[in-house]
Amino acid sequence: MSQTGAQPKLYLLDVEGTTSPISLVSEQLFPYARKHLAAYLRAHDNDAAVAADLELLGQENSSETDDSRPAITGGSLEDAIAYLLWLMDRDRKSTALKSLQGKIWKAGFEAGELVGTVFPDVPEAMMRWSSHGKVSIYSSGSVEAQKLLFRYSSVGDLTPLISANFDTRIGPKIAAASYKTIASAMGIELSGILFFSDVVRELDAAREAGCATRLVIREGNAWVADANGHTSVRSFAELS
Ligand SMILES: CSCCC(=O)C(=O)COP(=O)(O)O
Ligand SMILES: [Mg+2]
Repeated sequence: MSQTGAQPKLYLLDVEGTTSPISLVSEQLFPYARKHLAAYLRAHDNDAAVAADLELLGQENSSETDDSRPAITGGSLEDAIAYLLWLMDRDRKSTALKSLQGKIWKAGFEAGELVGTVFPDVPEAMMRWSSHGKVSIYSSGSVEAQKLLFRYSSVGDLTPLISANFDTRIGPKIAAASYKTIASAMGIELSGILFFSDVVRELDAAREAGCATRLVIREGNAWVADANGHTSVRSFAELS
């Protein structure tokens, strides 16, 4: 893609620190999930989808290598809550945690208590890119959470501009194999994918897989001392 000057076929976007401010996640979404976690689980632990998340959480808990983690014994809901809070404290990208967070946020987005803030250049870029290629999301936040964020975005419903959503169920964002799986799922060659993220390790993995990359620098993002050769942008408007 970048070598030939051809336009990307797939614009693959990270969310936190790329389309949306880190503060949206750290100051609004995460505190909302933390506040409602225990009540939500006590009310919904028999729902099939929640039970599946708790099952997965139990497996993650068993294979956790950090011995300081609260153990879940006998499927205890209180143990599960303690472990989820422990994961939240560490901003762990646990698939089970992310799936539960998305379910908890649903009520907040639908009630207008949560709004999916996007940076001002995002809607126009999504419209431009989707006119000649595809726009997809790859975030550690669950697919359900992504759909909520873009449906209830600060500029209205952006979901019609998004072809597909991917989360850690496809693999970790720091693994090259994940980008190969996304390319295969989309039927697009890796060289036709342009991946945007604020995290150099994620960009390294995408580049290793064969994708083109852009390091996104936004207000509020952590300072990046070494971009490891990834071209940086401060706005999607920089890409003509
Ligand atoms: C999709 S909104 C929730 C964001 C989230 O939970 C998260 O961990 C952000 O990760 P990202 O991969 O978008 O940086
Ligand atoms: Mg990010």
